[in-house]
Amino acid sequence: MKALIFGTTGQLGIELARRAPRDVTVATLGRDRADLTDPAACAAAITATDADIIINAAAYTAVDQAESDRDTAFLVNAEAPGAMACAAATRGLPFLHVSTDYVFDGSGTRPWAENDPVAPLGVYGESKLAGERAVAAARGGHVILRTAWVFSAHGKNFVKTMLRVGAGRDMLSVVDDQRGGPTAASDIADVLWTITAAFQNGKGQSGIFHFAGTPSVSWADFAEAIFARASLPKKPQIKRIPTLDYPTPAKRPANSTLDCSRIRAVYGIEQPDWHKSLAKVIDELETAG
Ligand SMILES: NC(=O)C1=CN([C@@H]2O[C@H](COP(=O)(O)OP(=O)(O)OC[C@H]3O[C@@H](n4cnc5c(N)ncnc54)[C@H](OP(=O)(O)O)[C@@H]3O)[C@@H](O)[C@H]2O)C=CC1
Ligand SMILES: Cc1cn([C@H]2C[C@H](O)[C@@H](COP(=O)(O)OP(=O)(O)O[C@H]3O[C@@H](C)C(=O)[C@@H](O)[C@H]3O)O2)c(=O)[nH]c1=O
Repeated sequence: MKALIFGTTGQLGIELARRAPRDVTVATLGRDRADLTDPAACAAAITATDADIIINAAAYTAVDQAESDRDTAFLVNAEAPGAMACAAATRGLPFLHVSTDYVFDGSGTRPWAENDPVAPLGVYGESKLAGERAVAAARGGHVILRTAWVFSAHGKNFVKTMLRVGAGRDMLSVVDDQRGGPTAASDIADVLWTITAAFQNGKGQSGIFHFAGTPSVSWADFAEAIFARASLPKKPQIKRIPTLDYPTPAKRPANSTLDCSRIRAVYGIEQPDWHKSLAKVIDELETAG
């Protein structure tokens, strides 16, 4: 069994390579060999591959920057995945794609189910939604895994930002009215490998699935948990602020919590407690120095 992974330098790409099962050979394509701003080239790589399954871990993830870089965000997050999914469908290869909680507008307090109405608040979410639709429209075997608030010891994420900007500070202001499920990239990688095995055994089911860590918390709660776990000589006090007091170019959903019951029913995948994964990530960061 061979898997072809796009996006090898990101949080998820790194964890996919690290956590690949023994019976899976991994082939990776980074930006140097498959640039998603060139959808046709990415599709051609799939047409030429000898892999049995395609995993797309590449994306334009700069939420604020996307507001002023719409064309690139749509090329990378929508057009390229669409072309790649079409090439995969033509070859009969399953296509595993990753999407986001930011396809929702964040209204209400109920966790979002897969078939709830989507209404992204910003360009990043719009482009990811267009990508979901393009992947589904290719009509091949596919999984669109919507996840949220991804963290790991690599790349750019909220955990690393907090440790960088909070170290040595007395006080750090963090928004308390956006809630979601922090999700470790390592846990997402494990889910994608479980789904890969299901497709390998002829038991893969196509569609959109939600997967996020539990419990759902605010960014301020998450920041407190990060500093509680970190071994810092001085830890900042978290000042809980409303989103209004932390203006950003892109609007973010207030309620980002995902209902993950479908993936449990279909694939037997449980929501991981993010506290455990956070502890491992902070240990990894502190060991690396
Ligand atoms: N980060 C998060 O909080 C969340 C992420 N997601 C989704 O999860 C998936 C994985 O995200 P994550 O691992 O955090 O992303 P990262 O930002 O950590 O990594 C993005 C990856 O995409 C690659 N990439 C970006 N642009 C291009 C391009 N033009 N051509 C080729 N490769 C490109 C990057 O390569 P390079 O290093 O060369 O830039 C990198 O390997 C994405 O689909 C994302 O939308 C969903 C919810 C939350
Ligand atoms: C750095 C910082 C951020 N914040 C706020 C801003 C924002 O509302 C919230 C999160 O900020 P970030 O910019 O780190 O996170 P953001 O880039 O919005 O994270 C998102 O990334 C994309 C890719 C996704 O798909 C989403 O699921 C989500 O994880 O925290 C503070 O309140 N205080 C701070 O010091």
